[in-house]
Amino acid sequence: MHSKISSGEAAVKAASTLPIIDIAPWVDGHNHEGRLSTATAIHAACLEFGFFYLDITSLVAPEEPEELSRLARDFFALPQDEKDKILVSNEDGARGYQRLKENITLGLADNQEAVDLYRPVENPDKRKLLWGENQWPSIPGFREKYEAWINKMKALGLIVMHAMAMGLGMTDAEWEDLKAQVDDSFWILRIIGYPPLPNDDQGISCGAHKDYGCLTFLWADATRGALQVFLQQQSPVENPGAVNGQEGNEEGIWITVDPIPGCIVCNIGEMWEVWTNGLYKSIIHRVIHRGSNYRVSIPFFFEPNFDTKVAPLEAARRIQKDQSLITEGHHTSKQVRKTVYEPIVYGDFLRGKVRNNFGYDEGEYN
Ligand SMILES: O=C(O)CCC(=O)C(=O)O
Ligand SMILES: [Fe+2]
Repeated sequence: MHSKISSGEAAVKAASTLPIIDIAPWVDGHNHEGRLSTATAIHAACLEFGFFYLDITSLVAPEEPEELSRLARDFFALPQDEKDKILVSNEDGARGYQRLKENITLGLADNQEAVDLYRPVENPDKRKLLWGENQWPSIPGFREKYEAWINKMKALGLIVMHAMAMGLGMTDAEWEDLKAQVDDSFWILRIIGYPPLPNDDQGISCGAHKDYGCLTFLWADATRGALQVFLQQQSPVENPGAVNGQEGNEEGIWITVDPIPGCIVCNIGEMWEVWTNGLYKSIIHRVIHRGSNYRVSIPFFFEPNFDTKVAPLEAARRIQKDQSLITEGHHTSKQVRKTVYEPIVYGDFLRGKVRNNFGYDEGEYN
């Protein structure tokens, strides 16, 4: 069972399930208590899991993403040469369609095809990685419906960022500073199609990874058992699906994160790990889709502005200092303060990741 966290209710911890956080108390009426309850629930979920469900029924009608899924299926069902008309190689190496197994994670081809859309840029130049123009499928209504979704997800990004700022105890001035780092988000929308893996296949639909940026809002169709999240455990656990060495020697279990009607799955990316100096961890996840259906998922990545220099936030450092004083005493508090994450310019980091994903050599798309 999932623990429902909403206005006035305490966060309930469950060993192998993720909390459901309702965004409604934040959106409705702007009252401080409602907002604080959402903010507190998100803070707790980020400390504990780095992954949670967001109930967005107050913002989005359930038919909306269903319609996006239908449009995506119409596109993926086209003959290969039709889909190839918008290949990423026509453009900046990142925007457009990628064939099955074109995307690589940990050296293995992902059993998926996808369309990637990014924030449009001024003065596009397709010789520069990420700096070209979006290529839209020519399915009627596609662009209009997806643009409406992108606008909603951008607005949701700022809402969740604001709630997280409150959850971290940031002052208004600190929030304004953080907001200025994300108010022109270099967002990415991926539309992913997953044919099932053959039953005897050792392959993977999407290899184990952390998301790069800030917040991921994942809508996925009703397929169960596909998305898996790695939860670290304090002690070894009996589990046949336990980590296989790909992610180092951490102990933990993979839990499946199945879709819940009216909710999207939200997880935090590596930039939040830097902002919070490791207080929040970005969690490894993967997709293994067997079964018989063609799965569609639509993650929206709400990212920092391209030129943002992401560095640990004072508010997170205050919490870490307090925690170490309470739990470990002064000696450890000095140690904690020494280990500060290095700042990262988001756009540079993203280019490195995308280069790696497609296996581009130095010199390609500079
Ligand atoms: O398809 C999914 O459920 C997750 C995809 C994912 O993790 C990603 O694209 O980063
Ligand atoms: Fe991901």
